[in-house]
Amino acid sequence: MPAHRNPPEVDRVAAARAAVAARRARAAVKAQVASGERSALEVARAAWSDDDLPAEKSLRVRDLLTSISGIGPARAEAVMGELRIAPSKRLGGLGTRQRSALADWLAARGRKRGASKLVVLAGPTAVGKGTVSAYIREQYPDVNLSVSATTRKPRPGEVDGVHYYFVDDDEFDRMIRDRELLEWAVVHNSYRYGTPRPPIDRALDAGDKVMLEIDLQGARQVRDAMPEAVLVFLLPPTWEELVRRLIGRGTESAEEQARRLETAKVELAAQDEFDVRIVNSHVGTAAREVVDLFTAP
Ligand SMILES: Nc1ncnc2c1ncn2[C@@H]1O[C@H](COP(=O)(O)OP(=O)(O)OP(=O)(O)O)[C@@H](O)[C@H]1O
Ligand SMILES: Nc1nc2c(ncn2[C@@H]2O[C@H](COP(=O)(O)O)[C@@H](O)[C@H]2O)c(=O)[nH]1
Repeated sequence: MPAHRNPPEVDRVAAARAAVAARRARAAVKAQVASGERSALEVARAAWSDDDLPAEKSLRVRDLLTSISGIGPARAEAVMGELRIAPSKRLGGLGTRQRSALADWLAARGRKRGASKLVVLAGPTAVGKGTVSAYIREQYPDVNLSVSATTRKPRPGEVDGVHYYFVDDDEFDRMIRDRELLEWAVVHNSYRYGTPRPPIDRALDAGDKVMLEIDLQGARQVRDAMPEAVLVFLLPPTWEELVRRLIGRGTESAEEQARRLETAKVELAAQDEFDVRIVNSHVGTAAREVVDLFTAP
């Protein structure tokens, strides 16, 4: 008997141990998806990143799909056929087209089910977006509200870095040039507003919930840039109530109110572009309905 194992046997044992460890790591990733701790899209994106994530990269697409609640082996097979992905493929082995087809499919499924870590709240002027957002800021501190940059001046009581980052035109130009904004738009034909991207990426990477309260033009840009976002359109109970809220707020001149109401008609006509519609009859109820989207099944 040799005093030590011969090298091939040592290799075999080490390889077997490594294979068991890898299987366990993949099972842990599948369990995270099954429990909703991570979305399948997050796992796929991680697998396609440059990071050293062997479990995600070696996870079979079929196993990722069947970890999603409601998808069994037959459905997974059908989806892979639809996306032209071979049954044995692992996430890390997908080509560019297959990656984008799978990402689009996962994002569309998440949107349809109204579940995402990124929720965009939009709607016509004076419907109550700011009021509902403020309520969420107070009552649901685990939701990260994005702080936009704007070229408009602060109103009384507004705090720089809390309500907005109040910047001048040169700084806004720089942010656009340096690609720091996820989206931006000129709102109500007056000032520019934009969503700084780095804090959103950081929060989403940490698995946190993020909400943007932005106008319709911005919501469309976010949908294109981040298809996993759930887009919510906040509606007034009636047109008359919207007018009442705008006039009652008393922050715009009669001329500005008329201009905003014209824009509101166009915006209301676009509500079908959104994933979810919520009527803001009662602030607390509307806020709850928005926050529930982060945990929708
Ligand atoms: N559910 C509600 N019931 C009654 N009044 C409401 C409700 N929600 C908001 N309001 C009131 O409607 C007015 C407009 O609300 P808010 O300023 O939040 O609208 P907004 O959508 O953010 O407007 P804008 O896009 O013009 O900034 C405010 O006076 C607010 O107090
Ligand atoms: N496209 C974006 N729109 C934004 C952003 N932040 C706010 N807004 C929208 O602007 C109007 C006016 O806001 P106000 O505070 O001046 O009354 C409102 O409809 C917001 O939804 C943004 O980053 N991008």
